[in-house]
Amino acid sequence: MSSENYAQIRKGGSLLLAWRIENKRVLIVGGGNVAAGRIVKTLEADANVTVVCPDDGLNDEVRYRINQNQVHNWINRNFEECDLENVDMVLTAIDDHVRSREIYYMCKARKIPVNVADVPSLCDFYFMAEHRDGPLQIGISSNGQAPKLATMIRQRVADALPENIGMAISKVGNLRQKLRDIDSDYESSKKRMGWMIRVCKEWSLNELANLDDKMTDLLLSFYSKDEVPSFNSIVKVARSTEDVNKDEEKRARSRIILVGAGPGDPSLLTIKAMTLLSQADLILSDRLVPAAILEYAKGEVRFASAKSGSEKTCSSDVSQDELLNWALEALEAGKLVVRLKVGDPFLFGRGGEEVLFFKKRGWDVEVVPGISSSLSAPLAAHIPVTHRGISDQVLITTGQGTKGRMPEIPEYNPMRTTVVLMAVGKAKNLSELLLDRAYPSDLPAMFVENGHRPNEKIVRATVGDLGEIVERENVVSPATLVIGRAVDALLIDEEQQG
Ligand SMILES: C[C@@]1(CC(=O)O)C2=NC(=C\c3[nH]c(c(CCC(=O)O)c3CC(=O)O)Cc3[nH]c(c(CC(=O)O)c3CCC(=O)O)/C=C3\N/C(=C\2)[C@@H](CCC(=O)O)[C@]3(C)CC(=O)O)/[C@H]1CCC(=O)O
Ligand SMILES: NC(=O)c1ccc[n+]([C@@H]2O[C@H](COP(=O)([O-])OP(=O)(O)OC[C@H]3O[C@@H](n4cnc5c(N)ncnc54)[C@H](O)[C@@H]3O)[C@@H](O)[C@H]2O)c1
Repeated sequence: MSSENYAQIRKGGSLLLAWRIENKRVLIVGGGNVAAGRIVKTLEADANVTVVCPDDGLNDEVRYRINQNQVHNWINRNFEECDLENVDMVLTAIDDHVRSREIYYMCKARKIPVNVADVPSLCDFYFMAEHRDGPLQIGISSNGQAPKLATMIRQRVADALPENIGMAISKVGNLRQKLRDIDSDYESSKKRMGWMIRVCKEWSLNELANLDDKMTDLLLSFYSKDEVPSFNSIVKVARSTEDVNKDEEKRARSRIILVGAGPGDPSLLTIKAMTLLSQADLILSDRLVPAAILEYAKGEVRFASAKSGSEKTCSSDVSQDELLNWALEALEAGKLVVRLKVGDPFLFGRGGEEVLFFKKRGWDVEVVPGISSSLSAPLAAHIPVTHRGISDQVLITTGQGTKGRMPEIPEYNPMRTTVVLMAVGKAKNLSELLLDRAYPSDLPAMFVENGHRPNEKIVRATVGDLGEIVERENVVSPATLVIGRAVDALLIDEEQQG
């Protein structure tokens, strides 16, 4: 065997070890500067530390550590031999050489390892100049030759280290522990070590320092195949699942709900509508919804921009698109969106179109009913839309069909109440249409303008004079028109009672 294959033996050193003294009883004799340094070093090694030193000998730092109960035990007097009972290690740091030596021999007699700060030749072990960063411990020893130089070298080494080296070591420690949990077989030792060595060599310190729990688990999933993927590939997978989780979190709050605001009186809102109004991040409201209702909104309220009044027949569609796109953006951003509509969302509210719009884009729409003015406006005018012997059916229609066409209205039936929404603009045409369908010219009718609002106005008419009444009485929208014998149903009852 050739000698150059093996390290030369360089005599005269001391054995460098990381001595585990957790919970070991360490006695420190003295309370000055050197003792203060010993206290720190032994406490950082989780030892059970006793200091023996009279009160007047304590320096500020030692006194502080005693007062903070960092030191487990303080004996307030000079050292006595009995202090060596049940002690695992002794460190003397006193300015009394004679006593130091005596203590040394007492320790020898009891086979207690001892460091005598002022007499290197009496030390079983020397302290080192230390650098610590998390689990990293670097000790510099000049083996008693030049402690100050050891201190200076310690500083240079520390300055030369990569910034997050301590973190990298912690992360590798965690990885090794988890690896042993996965594969604890004694026989797997070679495979485990080989894989760990590759991880440490193939990943940079920075990459190791940036391992989080999720990435650690991902990395470990390659162990069974004995593969070490690159840091970047692990980051990519970890990020994408993170994004999926974030998306899911966002989606969990993302909701779009079509809410009916009812006729305009806040007390006629459903409890559900009120609750949703207060919870929503964004409320997209029709202009017609009164401020008294919007007061319940805590989130941002936006309105469909008022009809532009341009010649385009679909000018209102432009604002509708804008509104729906706001809703989509808010949903993507994880918001709870309420689309607030007067009356009931599905009764001439274009609610169905909006449901389809969102469905096509992957969002299910909840719908909260509202009280429609087709049913509440007659009530405001004391008209029962059905009444035994007078009306057993109700027709709800619009006065303005799509693109300005008049609605299809069936032949007159005396037992039917006809309710016309958006009836003001085409009142004259409506009158002609109804007469054409054999509605009697003197059949009673009632305009209910702004029903259930503070500015409610109720105007009587007949089928024959709808157009003139609108002009003469200045009836304006929003107004509901109720036609049929039911209009007078309660009047007749009152007269009968009288
Ligand atoms: C590394 C460190 C660890 C620690 O103590 O924790 C440590 N001394 C440190 C500092 C330091 N000590 C001294 C000075 C003043 C300058 C100078 O004299 O050089 C400075 C510098 C300063 O204070 O800046 C004076 C001194 N030290 C010893 C004697 C007795 C003698 O030599 O006879 C005297 C003379 C007393 C006198 O003349 O009266 C003895 C020892 N000091 C040792 C360790 C062991 C050898 C380690 C090695 O050689 O590497 C050893 C043998 C026994 C032991 O103590 O374990 C710590 C750095 C802490 C840090 O910064 O990390
Ligand atoms: N190892 C080293 O790194 C190093 C560094 C500097 C000094 N020294 C040597 O270490 C000794 C201590 O240095 P220091 O700076 O801490 O001195 P210091 O004067 O600050 O402290 C001496 C302490 O010893 C206490 N003391 C004295 N006799 C005692 C006894 N019988 N029982 C209990 N406590 C007693 C005093 O009350 C005082 O608290 C000195 O002899 C010094 O030469 C060693």
